[in-house]
Amino acid sequence: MEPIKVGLLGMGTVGTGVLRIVEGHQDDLQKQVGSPIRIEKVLVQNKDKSRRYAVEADRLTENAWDIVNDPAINIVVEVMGGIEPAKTYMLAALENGKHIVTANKDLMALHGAEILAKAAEKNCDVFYEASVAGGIPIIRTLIEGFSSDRITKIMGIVNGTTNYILTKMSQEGASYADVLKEAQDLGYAESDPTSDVEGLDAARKMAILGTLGFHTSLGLGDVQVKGISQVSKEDILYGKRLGYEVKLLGIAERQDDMISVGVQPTMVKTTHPLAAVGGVFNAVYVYGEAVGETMFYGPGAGEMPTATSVVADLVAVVKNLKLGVNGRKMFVPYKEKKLKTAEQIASKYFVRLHVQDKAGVLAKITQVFAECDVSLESVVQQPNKSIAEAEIVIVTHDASLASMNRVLAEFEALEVIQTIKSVYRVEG
Ligand SMILES: NC(=O)C1=CN([C@@H]2O[C@H](COP(=O)(O)OP(=O)(O)OC[C@H]3O[C@@H](n4cnc5c(N)ncnc54)[C@H](OP(=O)(O)O)[C@@H]3O)[C@@H](O)[C@H]2O)C=CC1
Ligand SMILES: N[C@@H](CC=O)C(=O)O
Repeated sequence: MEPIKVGLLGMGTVGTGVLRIVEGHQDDLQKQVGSPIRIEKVLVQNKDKSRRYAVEADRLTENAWDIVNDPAINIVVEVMGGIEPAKTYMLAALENGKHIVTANKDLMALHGAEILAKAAEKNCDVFYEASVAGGIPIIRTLIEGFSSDRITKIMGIVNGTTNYILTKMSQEGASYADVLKEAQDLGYAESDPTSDVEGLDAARKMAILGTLGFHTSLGLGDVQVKGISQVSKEDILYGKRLGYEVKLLGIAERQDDMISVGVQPTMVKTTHPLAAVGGVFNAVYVYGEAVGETMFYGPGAGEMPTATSVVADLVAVVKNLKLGVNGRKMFVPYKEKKLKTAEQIASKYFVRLHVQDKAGVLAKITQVFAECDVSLESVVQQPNKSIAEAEIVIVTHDASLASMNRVLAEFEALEVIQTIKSVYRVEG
């Protein structure tokens, strides 16, 4: 039986897993799709590098065009990462009529529309399940499982590296730098981990989820982003005392046709299911008007979980090939993008301040909140010996982002406040 021939761009963490699954599960895959799937050629930067999985030397290449221009190759799996040269290779492969499977959220969030337009022109499939939340099949779930509903909220812990770091800081008191190194060694982090810790990786994933969930075209520029590099052990401890876990949370919301998407460290109430998502695990909470609350949970990064999603996409392409239905549009954005203003984005906030330790300070601070139309749920004030100041921790009721920004601007000018130590969104 003629095999379906696949070209693999990249043999790092994910690419190695793809080889292991395609070759290790060959028998099952063949029974599902009706022909063998063979990884014909593998692109790497350096053929001489030692590898964790043995591949014959003649299957390795350092020249992507050996794959992209090979007429025998039906499907290109892109797991090399980055924007260029991956984008050039993908567009050229589509031009040559090859189907694409990719785990590249950077590329799909930034240039997805262009890539999908080229795929439509050439009647080719482009599947990208692994680009969001690693082993959780959330993209197919949003496109197919929720097609009958109207989604109003998507909340996601969608970056494994930062969740791993925050969990270790919270549970073991570990230091940020040590745990980041561990996450890198485990293959969870991006080649430049700045995009993990500064929230960009999660923002790209939320742009993809928001696009699919709200049927509009959201880009990275539409996502408000803040990473975890400023999260301190003190914040985590204060959170715990008040019944919260700190999580890097992506939140995409829709009210009528107005949308907001943001990624920020968030105090999540410990009773909310997202608070219990630890380590490299990811979870995506989806609220649909008809279905109500749903949540999808699983490993968000790492070799085998991510490769599971990549190979599932590969199987989907091959099934389409057998049926002759490649290039079917899986998703068409049909709603005009309308983004909420800062006046329309509302949430509760946690604010921690270092203030002068003298009478009347609390009254001045609560007055600022009142003047900016922000009401308070709780206020805790305590002397702090280590800083010779007092510490005030406030949790607000729902307030608009614009009002909170006014509060913070007033605080900058208030002489009784020494430092605004931290501000978090609060969920749950
Ligand atoms: N790691 C994870 O858990 C997850 C990763 N992803 C995404 O999957 C993709 C791959 O990630 P990952 O496997 O971790 O990345 P790695 O850095 O581990 O692997 C990248 C691979 O691509 C090859 N490569 C990179 N650039 C080039 C180039 N210019 N020319 C030829 N070969 C190149 C490298 O070659 P060589 O081996 O010779 O260096 C390596 O084999 C990324 O888009 C990432 O965002 C998605 C979900 C989870
Ligand atoms: N660096 C990413 C990898 C998967 O997308 C993460 O940590 O989630």
